[in-house]
Amino acid sequence: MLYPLVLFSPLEHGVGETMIRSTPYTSASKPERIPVSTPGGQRTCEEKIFVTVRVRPLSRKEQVANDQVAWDCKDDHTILSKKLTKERSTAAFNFDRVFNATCSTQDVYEEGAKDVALSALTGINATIFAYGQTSSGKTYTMRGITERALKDIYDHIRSTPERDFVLKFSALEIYNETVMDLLNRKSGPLRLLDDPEKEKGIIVEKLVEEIAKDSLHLRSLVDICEAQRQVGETALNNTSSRSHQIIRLTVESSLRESSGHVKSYVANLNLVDLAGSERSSQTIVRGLRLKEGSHINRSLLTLTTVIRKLSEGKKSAHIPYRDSKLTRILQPSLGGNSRTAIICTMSPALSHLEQSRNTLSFASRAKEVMNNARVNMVVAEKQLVKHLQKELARLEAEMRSPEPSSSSSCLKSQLLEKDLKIQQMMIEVEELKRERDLAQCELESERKSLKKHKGVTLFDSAHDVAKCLSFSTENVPLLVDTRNKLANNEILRRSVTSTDPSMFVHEIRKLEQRQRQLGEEANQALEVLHKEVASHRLGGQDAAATVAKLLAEIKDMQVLTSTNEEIDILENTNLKDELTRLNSQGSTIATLEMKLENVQKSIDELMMSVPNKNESPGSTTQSWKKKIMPFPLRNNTNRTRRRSPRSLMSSSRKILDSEQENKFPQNETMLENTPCKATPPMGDGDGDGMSSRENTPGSRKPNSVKLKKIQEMFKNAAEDNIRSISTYVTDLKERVAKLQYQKQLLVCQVLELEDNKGSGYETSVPEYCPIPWHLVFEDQRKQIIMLWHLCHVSIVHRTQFYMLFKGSQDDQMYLEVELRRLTWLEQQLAEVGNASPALLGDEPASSVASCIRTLKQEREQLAKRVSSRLSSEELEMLYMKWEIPPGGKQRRLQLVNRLWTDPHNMQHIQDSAQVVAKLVGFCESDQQASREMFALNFVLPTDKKSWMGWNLISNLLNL
Ligand SMILES: Nc1ncnc2c1ncn2[C@@H]1O[C@H](COP(=O)(O)OP(=O)(O)OP(=O)(O)O)[C@@H](O)[C@H]1O
Repeated sequence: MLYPLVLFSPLEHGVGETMIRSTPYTSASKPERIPVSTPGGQRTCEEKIFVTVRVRPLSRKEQVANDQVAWDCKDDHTILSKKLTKERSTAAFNFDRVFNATCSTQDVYEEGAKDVALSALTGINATIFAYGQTSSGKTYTMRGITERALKDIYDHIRSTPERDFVLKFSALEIYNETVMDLLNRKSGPLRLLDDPEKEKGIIVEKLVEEIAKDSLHLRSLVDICEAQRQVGETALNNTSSRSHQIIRLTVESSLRESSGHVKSYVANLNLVDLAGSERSSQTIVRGLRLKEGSHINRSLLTLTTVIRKLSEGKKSAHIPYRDSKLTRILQPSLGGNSRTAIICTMSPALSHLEQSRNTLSFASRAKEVMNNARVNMVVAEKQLVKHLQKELARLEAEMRSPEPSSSSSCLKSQLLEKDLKIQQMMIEVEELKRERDLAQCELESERKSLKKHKGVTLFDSAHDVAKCLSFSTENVPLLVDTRNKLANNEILRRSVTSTDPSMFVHEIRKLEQRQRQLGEEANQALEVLHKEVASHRLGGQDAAATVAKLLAEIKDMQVLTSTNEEIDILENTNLKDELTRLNSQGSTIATLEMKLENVQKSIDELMMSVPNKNESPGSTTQSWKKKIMPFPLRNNTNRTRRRSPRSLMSSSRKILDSEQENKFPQNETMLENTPCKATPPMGDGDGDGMSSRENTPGSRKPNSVKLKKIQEMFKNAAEDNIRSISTYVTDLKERVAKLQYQKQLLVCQVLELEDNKGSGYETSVPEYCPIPWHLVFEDQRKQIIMLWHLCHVSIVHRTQFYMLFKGSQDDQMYLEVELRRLTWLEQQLAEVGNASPALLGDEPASSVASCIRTLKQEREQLAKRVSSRLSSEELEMLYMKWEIPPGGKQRRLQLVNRLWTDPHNMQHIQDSAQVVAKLVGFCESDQQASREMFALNFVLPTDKKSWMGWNLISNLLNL
């Protein structure tokens, strides 16, 4: 269902052109925009459709057939056909951007789609679609664009906490001129309705709209659509899209202004993957494929006509939007209230020259089409009315049941208060961490300044100071020179200051004090946080007690009154509120975890950059050490790694102690008064540039040794501190993990309460006790099923696992391991998906792609077994149950393709497992052996195939 939306002139609301133009991102090329006034006085932005062309590389088939490359991308904007045959003209085509075969999907997204896609975040409708002949790369391109656009949208939301965002996801396909819901195929063909208020364009009746909870959920929705879409094999493409797919993301965002008014924007982002135009002579199709092809071609013809008419710019001309469902739905994107980008894909092959030419002339027309994008703002008053209506309903409910609601509101306010406190604590912890990072930075800069001058400056200064230490009248000019250097060079001054014991000690003391303070503050904050969580747990029990009390009261009231519906709603609200609160708390903890992870990373980097004692003898650091620290470094191997923040500066203390023992001379003044004594050799005889006079034995040895000791100790102190900080961060992480765990316990308690209530059991005040295994099992199994789905794990593996582990106490370890490994795999796949194309080749998520491919192969293998493993009656029953239309081609494959596609539906999972078990001949009687096989399989994967149960499948299917 679409949202209620009122369109406003951006200028009327003070947003104006700047608002329209100020999308948060930039791209190399941007559509040209012209602000205009409409007759009605509204300000809109006229803008041409942004048209780009992407040429894919020659496919393997084309290469095998010795096809030639017929197109030349002259530059970033021009493409022309090569003069391969004499009758062909070589007219050039110009576009906003031409991507040649070497360009990556990332390039296409950055320069051809990103700017338009992210308009949706500022209330401007946006549409991106791929157009081109079959097998030209539309799906390949749109998959990458969709993935990147959704990621960027989520990143933007995360970095804009001052606005509230709601993302709604819906998806449909137009197959044989019938509109189907990709999130709910069962709803059958959907009707298109005109919006009576003419504000929302076309309404697709009963189209399911899911609110995206997080990026993971969004990805799973996209996966569901991909699995549900009609795909078939043709001569040109093994996985040809047989329908037009439209994924729609509705972005609602609101900002409460200081005046109290809420300003809300609503916009749609349409991501459209069209079916490809095809020539029956080329695709050699018959039957169903022919019928599909003719529907595809007809709707694309209407699209071409609409584009042609719009490009002619005759305002009065009739535009045949209504001639196809595709153009009806896309009407606002074609000459309407939207920013639109079209990516035209084409094969470079000579055999497709004519089709590619048609694509380019469509693209040339499309770039003449003007759109009128506006900022879509929802009227604040409407929201206010809604809010007041809600408030009224709540008050009415309260009046009908005064007592329970008053206790519930009291409970709510208590919970709210605690939430606020926790949030405050989190902020404080953040602040402490920031301060600690600052201290760490200071250490780092100290270290850097030491390192920077280790080869030249520091050595020179140390050298100079060393010379001064072995005082002689000859050294006076040198001393003066050193002083001048110190005065003129700030960094040098720091280096030398660090050799001044009193200053050095002072610096260390300051740092030590600061760090101790920070450690204590962080500890205190965490303890308070701990207490808060503990009291929350108690609060959870209080909540349970209150709910129990409410239930009892409700029961009493049931006797008195016949209508208790409002009270039920109230209870549900209590529990749901509690759940939402816990979940939001979970996400705050997750954010904390992420931040800690970042701190850990920087510390690791810091550790890496600290000069290593084991560096090769030829390295600069080593030679520096030879010059500055000729004596062996203190052995640190026995130092304990885990320390409390209080002991962060213990090694600095050693320096202080040694300062007490050695009683260093006080800088130059003191040095000038030191009698000249013979000095032993400074270095280890490796030619450190010292003159024989400097190497004469005398009193310089103790001084230079002290100097070196200070350097060494300072360095050790820095290393120790970094290590200690690292340990401290690890501690923090452990504590956060504990908090997470406690939160999960609370969630389970609340869920249990809700379950009990739903099943009509008496609710008693629960004791604080471990979660029952059957609940943990259900929860873990659901997570595993979702992760299988997201990671495209083999369905035979899923079936085996599902059938073997049904919730006995012994299953615990297996579930735990499966969950951990799937979580790891999911992270890996997500990271691969986010990695730069340079690392991965052009494919946006090559590992994901290979998983999907492998899964597809597995399904094909299973489809071959359908006839032999299932009786014809069973098969017919399944066709009916899984709604496989009679007379369709490849019904067995269609059936297998539907298995394990709905991770949220446990009945579907159960049915799928049973069918796959029959197909592979899984025998439950030999459970122990199978479990053992699983245990063997738990060895950490060396390659992804074997991990995903491929070895099992290979055995089962004899692949
Ligand atoms: N830029 C590209 N680089 C490498 N391979 C590509 C590229 N574009 C497409 N391909 C490959 O070409 C084949 C066909 O691509 P795809 O299925 O995306 O075409 P399509 O235009 O969507 O076809 P249809 O209209 O039949 O659905 C796929 O195997 C895909 O991996």
